[in-house]
Amino acid sequence: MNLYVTDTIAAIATAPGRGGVGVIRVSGKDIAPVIAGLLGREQSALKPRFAHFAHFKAADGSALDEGIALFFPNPASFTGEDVLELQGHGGPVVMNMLLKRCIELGARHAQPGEFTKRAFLNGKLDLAQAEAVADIIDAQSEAAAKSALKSLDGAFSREVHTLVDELITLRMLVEATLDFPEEDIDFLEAADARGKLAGIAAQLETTLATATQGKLLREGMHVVLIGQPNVGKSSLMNALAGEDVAIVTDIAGTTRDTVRELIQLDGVPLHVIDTAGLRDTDDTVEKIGIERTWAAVEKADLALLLLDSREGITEHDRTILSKLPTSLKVLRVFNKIDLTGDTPGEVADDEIHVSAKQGIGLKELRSKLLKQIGWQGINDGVFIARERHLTAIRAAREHLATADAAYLQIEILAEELRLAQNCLNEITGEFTSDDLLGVIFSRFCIGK
Ligand SMILES: Nc1nc2c(c(=O)[nH]1)N(C=O)[C@@H](CNc1ccc(C(=O)N[C@@H](CCC(=O)O)C(=O)O)cc1)CN2
Ligand SMILES: Nc1nc2c(ncn2[C@@H]2O[C@H](COP(=O)(O)OP(=O)(O)OP(=O)(O)O)[C@@H](O)[C@H]2O)c(=O)[nH]1
Ligand SMILES: [Mg+2]
Repeated sequence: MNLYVTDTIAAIATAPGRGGVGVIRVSGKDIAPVIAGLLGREQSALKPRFAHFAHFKAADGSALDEGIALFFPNPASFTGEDVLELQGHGGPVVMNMLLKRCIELGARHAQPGEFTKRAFLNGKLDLAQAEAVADIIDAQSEAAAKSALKSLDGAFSREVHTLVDELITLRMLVEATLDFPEEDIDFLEAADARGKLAGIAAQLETTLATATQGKLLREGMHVVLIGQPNVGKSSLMNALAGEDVAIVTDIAGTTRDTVRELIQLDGVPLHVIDTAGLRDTDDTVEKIGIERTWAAVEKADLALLLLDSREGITEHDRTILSKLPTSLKVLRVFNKIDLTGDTPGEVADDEIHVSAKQGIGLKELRSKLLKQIGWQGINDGVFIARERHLTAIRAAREHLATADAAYLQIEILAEELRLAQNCLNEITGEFTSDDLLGVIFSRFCIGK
């Protein structure tokens, strides 16, 4: 059981630094002393959810700032507790004076994510929704922000609940059979238990597919550009970034250190890494650069192997290919087609012909790249998701598969269905540990 404390917490809710208006948020079981001390009014004198113009007062009665005070009595607030908001002038000195005054009046500094954690513990949000709050704030693209809002509005949680409800119905059937063994298999057959199980499994696949898209939007992918020296890796990096982020010369071995750039494609954040060309060398610096290339390859989700169209795939390229981890996806990019007169044309899914220098075939490259990382371009309806959610869905899938395989062994069937449900409940936080909550909320910013 959670030892859930409801002492009064306070934090600056707006971003640090200067701003037109700054917001202090106070939440707790009893915020009357803060209201009395700062506003010189009784809590009952504040009309709920109404903007009150007020002077915010220091201990000696002098004014610290003037602004708007808002009182949200529990349970109708973001946290579900009594909440006081002070909207003052958005300078760091004023904001810190106001926060200090709240502490003086008995509040303590809120920990990162503590307001949202309270909203979760008070049942205002489930865990997937609480995570979406952070994801909206951290969103790097409009598509990511919109899909985070979908999760906050409960789109993901509703899908999970539908699955859980269907699982519960099925479990009731199975457990009934356990209680009355004489009815046994015929009973399950009559209720089409196996069909129901297959239906849930199919629905789970759909949810997994959408959640996978949501995770892509949130976390993006690591794409590494590799190949022999001079094939045009840095040129392609610059073309994709739309600016000169990497040095390009006709000298083989130009790039030494890895160069990283965040590129948005269709709202999907791609961490693109340009690397030192791969070759045998005695140059000390270049050698270290090549070590870094391999380190980047280890962490990548997709490699673009750049090739010179005039040469095709050489012996050297085959050696590079053979050294890549077998699990790594590789897109072969034949560059410099302006010199061969090739056209981008129709080729295999893992192959593309471009000219980084002339900007030929880049549109095709972008869409192939997205396809390779599994982006289906269905922005609408995608809710944001995290690896934690995908892991839970995959684990539930495993349990359903085991349940199906053990269909006639009713005790195993019952147990696997129960475990599948637990996995799904972890997503919305109905089944969770304090450790997990600690990990999730500690990654929030303070004041959220
Ligand atoms: N000033 C301010 N703006 C903000 C927030 C905030 O806390 N304060 N938010 C903080 O993230 C976001 C909005 N989220 C909020 C969520 C719920 C409630 C709230 O009062 N809920 C009540 C009443 C709902 C209703 O009237 O329909 C409730 O749930 O009972 C307020 C803000 C963004 N903007
Ligand atoms: N004609 C033509 N030249 C290109 C193209 N792409 C790159 N180049 C030229 O090829 C040379 C090498 O380009 P880079 O982008 O520096 O190659 P790199 O693979 O990064 O090379 P290293 O950093 O040395 O490994 C430069 O002179 C580029 O201008 C292309 O599509 N067409
Ligand atoms: Mg280079």
